[in-house]
Amino acid sequence: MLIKAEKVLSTTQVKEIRKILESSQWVDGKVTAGIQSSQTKNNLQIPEDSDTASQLQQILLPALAQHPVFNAAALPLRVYPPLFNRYNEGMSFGAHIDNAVRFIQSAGLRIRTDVSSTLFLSDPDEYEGGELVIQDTYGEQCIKFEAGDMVVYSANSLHRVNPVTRGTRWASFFWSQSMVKDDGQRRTLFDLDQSIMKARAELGESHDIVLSLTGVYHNLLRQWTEL
Ligand SMILES: O=C(O)CCC(=O)C(=O)O
Ligand SMILES: [Fe+2]
Repeated sequence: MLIKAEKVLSTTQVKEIRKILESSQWVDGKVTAGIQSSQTKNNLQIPEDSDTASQLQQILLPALAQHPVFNAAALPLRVYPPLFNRYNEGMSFGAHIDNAVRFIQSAGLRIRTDVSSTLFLSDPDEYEGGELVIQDTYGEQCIKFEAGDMVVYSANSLHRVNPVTRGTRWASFFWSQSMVKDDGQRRTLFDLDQSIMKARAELGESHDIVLSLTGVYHNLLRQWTEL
């Protein structure tokens, strides 16, 4: 599963976040990496428990909560407070799979990482290299979106960030525990959701087909949800 969630943040919000990021303290990204991934991780991050991180999370979390594609794709039960990273020229993150379970310190809760997301905070022309390369069922996908757009993908995928060869790549990344653990079931629900959206637009809200497909969606969700 690999889905593009467009315009999670407006241009104004991206500018606001970038301004804060550009005057922040940064630490070695290895602080949140597992043993294996720390060996190939070469980037910088905002400390998780800093005031800056919580200030930025307060901008981002409401934007995520209201984004239709993110919600349809991830079906989030719990969202890890978004982290912020930066790759200067020469920095990269080698192939790895994210840890399956993470602890949300502020909430005292464990989260199973079903879905990973990277929200781009720089435009593609600001840097060279720095693609997020995700091993998907259809092969390797090279992702580099406009600032404000986000990729949502299964956390069980091998992925890496290519070396940045010019400029700086800024991003936010986080995990979600999904109400639907199984990747294939989540994908089926997403496809059905998108088809219902099209049917609603073309046939109207109260068309028989729309009503019955919406019923099927909810009955599948009821069968597959774990809360
Ligand atoms: O920078 C990114 O797009 C991904 C970062 C990542 O894979 C990680 O921190 O686990
Ligand atoms: Fe990762």
